[in-house]
Amino acid sequence: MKPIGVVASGSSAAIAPIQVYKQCELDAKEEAFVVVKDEAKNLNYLGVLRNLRMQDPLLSPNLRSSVVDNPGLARMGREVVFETSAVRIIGVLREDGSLEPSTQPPTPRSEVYLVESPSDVNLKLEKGLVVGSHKYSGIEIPLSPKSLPYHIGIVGATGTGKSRLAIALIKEVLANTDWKVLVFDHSGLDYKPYFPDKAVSADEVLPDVEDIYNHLANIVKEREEDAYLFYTLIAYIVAGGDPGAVKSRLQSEVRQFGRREGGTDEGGLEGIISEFLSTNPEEALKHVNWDLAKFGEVLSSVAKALGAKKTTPAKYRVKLASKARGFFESLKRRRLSVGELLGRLDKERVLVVDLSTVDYEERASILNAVLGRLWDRIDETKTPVNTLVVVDEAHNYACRECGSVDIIERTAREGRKWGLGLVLVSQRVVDFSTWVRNNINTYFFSRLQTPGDLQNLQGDLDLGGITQENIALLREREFYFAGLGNPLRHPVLIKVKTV
Ligand SMILES: Nc1ncnc2c1ncn2[C@@H]1O[C@H](COP(=O)(O)OP(=O)(O)OP(=O)(O)O)[C@@H](O)[C@H]1O
Repeated sequence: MKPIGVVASGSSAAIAPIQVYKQCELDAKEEAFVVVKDEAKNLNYLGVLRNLRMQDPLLSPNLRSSVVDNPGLARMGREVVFETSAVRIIGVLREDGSLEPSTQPPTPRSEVYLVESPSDVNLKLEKGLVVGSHKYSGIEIPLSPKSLPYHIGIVGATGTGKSRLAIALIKEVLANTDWKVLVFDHSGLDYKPYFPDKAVSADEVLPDVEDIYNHLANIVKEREEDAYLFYTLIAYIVAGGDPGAVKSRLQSEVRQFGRREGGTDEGGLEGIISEFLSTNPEEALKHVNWDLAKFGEVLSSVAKALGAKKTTPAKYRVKLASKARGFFESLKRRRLSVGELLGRLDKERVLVVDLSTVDYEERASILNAVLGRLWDRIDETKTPVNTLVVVDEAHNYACRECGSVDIIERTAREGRKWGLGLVLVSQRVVDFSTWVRNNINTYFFSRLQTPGDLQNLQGDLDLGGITQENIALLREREFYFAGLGNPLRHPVLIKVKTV
């Protein structure tokens, strides 16, 4: 290892100020690993260089000096210029290559050596998932698989290499753990091409009844809890999309039980609901003939049965005809139930849901339905599912106002108990709900879209002196790796492996 400087006065167990040797100024780089050899204490400290500064004792930025007015003098006295830095101490290197926490300050005048290759320190880190290596030394920094259920954030401006990092992680998880990986690919461009035979298109996925209802209620926008629409949907599903069947059923039940108070046929509807509850909704949905005109007919029968004003079904039908046509057309094509989708995940271990084939609102409901079903499994079986859920462009799904935020928050809060981990990939962590952010324990972050994002990360993580300046210098594929999953327990700069 090459000596590059000495520890200066004022070191602590966490930070050692150093002065860099004159001839080594080109070798000392922000984020380089160094070893401080403290012969007085017989300890070797592993650390990282931060806060490199060039100093000139004769040229204070705040005092006028003769050097400024005399360029000849400035040229002559260059040897007084010197470089300083702060070594952020990661730990004390043991003989066997393991690290122990640093509890004593390195002795001033100890020499500092640059780590230029993995063999320089022979660091022994716990085995894990390798997505990249430390930028300058090439030392692999594996992510601990135990941190998967404690959730991971991958954050950076566009083009920094977030999705490639996520792909590197997915491949490592598949190769080195028994976990499954479910990916929600927002654009259909970032993940699907890497797993072409493990992809399903969101427009093949049959939403569940609640999602279909929510979507239609959103279109009609009458009232939040819209009884007409709700009963219509249930009746339509039970009758497989046959308006005649609904009508005769309502009438026959009226004949059987007599008209109820207020002259309605609600008794018939209750029978329909009971039948719905005794069927498997997922199976029933697969056999429905989705037709907007027929749905409108059922709506009229149901509204009449519920004693609605005559104008009500007409109003609904017009709204549905103008805005729900595309949705009904898409329902016709959808034959893959959420249960079958998860069955495929069980078999293949990795599944990419291409969300780009449906509109924005529906993307969140699909995520909701799939993740919700995983939670149903957990609630029923009370056993871990060991599944990593990767959400690309996650600010669209984990923001306070997002339709899927509740299920993501539940996963963020409770997933650790059941082996359900999130990887949220995003340009804007600032948009995540506070619950989500507070529960992400490992971060990879690169150049950020907004300065506010670094402040947010600072609130959740020990950034070890990393500043906006450091981040602004990062290039494509360069990420700081910080938090629980980092075996060094100190944020370090990695270069993501080629994907
Ligand atoms: N690990 C990598 N291996 C190879 N190329 C990479 C890697 N990371 C980034 N790149 C290059 O950088 C480009 C951008 O990477 P990527 O799509 O992962 O960025 P991103 O941060 O996800 O961008 P966006 O937010 O726009 O989706 C890639 O097309 C590729 O050329």
